[in-house]
Amino acid sequence: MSAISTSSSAGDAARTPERPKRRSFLRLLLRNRLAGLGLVVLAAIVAIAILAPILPLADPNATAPANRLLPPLSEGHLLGTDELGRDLLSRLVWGTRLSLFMGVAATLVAALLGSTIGLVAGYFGGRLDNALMRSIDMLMAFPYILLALAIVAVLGPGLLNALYAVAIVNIPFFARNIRGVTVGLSHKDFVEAARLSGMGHGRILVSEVLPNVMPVIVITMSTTVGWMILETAGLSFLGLGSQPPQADLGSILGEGRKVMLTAPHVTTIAGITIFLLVMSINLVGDGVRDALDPRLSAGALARPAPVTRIARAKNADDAAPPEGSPALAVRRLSTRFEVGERIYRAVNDVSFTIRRGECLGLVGESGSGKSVTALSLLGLVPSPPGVIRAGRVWREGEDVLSLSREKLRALRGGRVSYIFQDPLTTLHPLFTVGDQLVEAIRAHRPASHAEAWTQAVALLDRVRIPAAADRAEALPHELSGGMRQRVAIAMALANEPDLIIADEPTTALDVTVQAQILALLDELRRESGLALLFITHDFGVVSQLCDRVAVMYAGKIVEEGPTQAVLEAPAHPYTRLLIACVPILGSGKRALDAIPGLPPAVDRLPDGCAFAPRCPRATAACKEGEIPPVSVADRRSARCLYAGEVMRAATEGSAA
Ligand SMILES: Nc1ncnc2c1ncn2[C@@H]1O[C@H](COP(=O)(O)OP(=O)(O)OP(=O)(O)O)[C@@H](O)[C@H]1O
Repeated sequence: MSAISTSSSAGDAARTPERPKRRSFLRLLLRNRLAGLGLVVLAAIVAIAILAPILPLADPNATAPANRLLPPLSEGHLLGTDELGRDLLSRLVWGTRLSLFMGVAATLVAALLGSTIGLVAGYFGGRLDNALMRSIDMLMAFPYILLALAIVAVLGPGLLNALYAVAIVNIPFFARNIRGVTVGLSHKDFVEAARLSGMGHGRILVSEVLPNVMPVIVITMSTTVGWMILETAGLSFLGLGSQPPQADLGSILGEGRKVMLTAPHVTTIAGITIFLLVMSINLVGDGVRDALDPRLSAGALARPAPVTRIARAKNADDAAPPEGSPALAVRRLSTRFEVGERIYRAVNDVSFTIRRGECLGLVGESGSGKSVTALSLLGLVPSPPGVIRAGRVWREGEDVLSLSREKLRALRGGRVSYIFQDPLTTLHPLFTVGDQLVEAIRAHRPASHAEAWTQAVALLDRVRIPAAADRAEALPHELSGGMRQRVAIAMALANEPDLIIADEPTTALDVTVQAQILALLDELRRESGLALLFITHDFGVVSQLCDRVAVMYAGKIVEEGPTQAVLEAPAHPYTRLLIACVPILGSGKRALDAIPGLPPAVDRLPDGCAFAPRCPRATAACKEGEIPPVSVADRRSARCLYAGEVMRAATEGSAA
């Protein structure tokens, strides 16, 4: 057990064998074409604004009454002049520079103050949170532009005062956003751990909370800077921001308003510049928001399809249905995660059969591909990035993976049902367990609510929940872990399935409850003759419950056979080592054999046997070419060149 559980960290290591090559921020940003366009426009505007002092431009404030209101393309004045004869191009470039500076500066001030308030309120909570947030609510009670006007009226017109006003009215925006995120973070385990390690609040805020909040701050900044440029331009337009002769885009627009009918080019050009600037900033801001989402960089933000994408090779040699109509027959199933250029071969050429009334245990270290196998059976692996690249899943002479979406939906939770590890995450927290059972029943058969409720209570009774009628009224959090798992089993039984797929249903439970749940599953299986695919990493559970066992390693089944025979004489060195790590109660003190090394990363599987680098028996031959499963006894197979020898050695060892 110890090595199996310690190997979970090994499995995790397998998931991130080396730092995955994340797609660069710029590439992610440019995936959004509009953001790319915005970036080009913005880069051009910013470059011109920065280079304004060295560009061959006329003095933006030099008046020339003789040249007033010249139209665009006049000699020496590409965009014409304003009513005082000042060069419009020069004023626009300098005005854009000022507007950009104002917008960015106001954003920084608002972000700094607002984020600090949000962090402090969210982290400390209680009265401080209340006091800070109520003050923020008071700020928000006024229309923002009126508030900005009031602030400028108090402070007096001027560029700096307009900047303060715009920054102040935007503080609530940051404070509320950041507070919300901080409240969620401040009770996370890593923050509690930092507290327990004796770190002070200031350090926790800076080193633990802030880095997690930073992307939200950046996203909020990128989406508000355009808005702040507009607000400062608005104040200048009203004559409360920049004061003559200095001009920003808002004041150029304001000045142009007076001559709008005689010289419309002044306002038009200033308006277009504001539009281009704010629009490009907003487009880039949206792109930044998407690109900063870590799920996007892992390719997972796309909404998964209701069925796993299936892209199987034609002419595959697995097309014949199995003989004897087993409850489930999986043939050469391969499921991959295709994330950009990386291909994770999570399930690789997996075949097994479950007869009616039989229980097959699927065992393996964390990351070996058990859950992906289980989810692939009914096309539940999220796509993208999951793709079924090969194989068939036979049930009653039909290839499940070729079924229409409607038929597949009817099968899920109907004739084939799932039980997952943690019912707290699968049960809806806001509905009573009875209502959830009713929903499960009515999703598959027509029944009135009252009928379905009676059946729900009967199901709870069947899974030995005491006072089932009362318990049906309980919300999931009002039940113990064992009870919740019984509810999940009741739900799986709701539509009289012939196959239940149970993915580590007892891992989160203590041993006594685990034993009760296993006994219950066994009893139900024998009562109703349903087949069971039981996923676990615990050989103890397998020996208690399963007729047969399949051992997975790096996406492949390396050994399969009757449980007793496999436990007594494993034919694959991996199975032998896995069994050797299980502590035996009452067997006295003995050193547990941990399996040396780590499982390989499934996106870089070695040639030959994936276990060879960790295998004490491996030879050069094991590292070359595909190793097919070989039959080692009746309904027993192993993917090992030395399966026969390993089995003989195990038999002799146990006889000795
Ligand atoms: N979305 C994904 N993108 C890339 N790889 C993935 C994804 N989901 C799973 N994998 C990989 O698929 C492999 C199999 O995962 P799976 O969850 O089936 O393992 P498991 O044996 O069920 O482990 P555990 O016992 O911890 O649940 C792992 O190496 C995992 O890293």
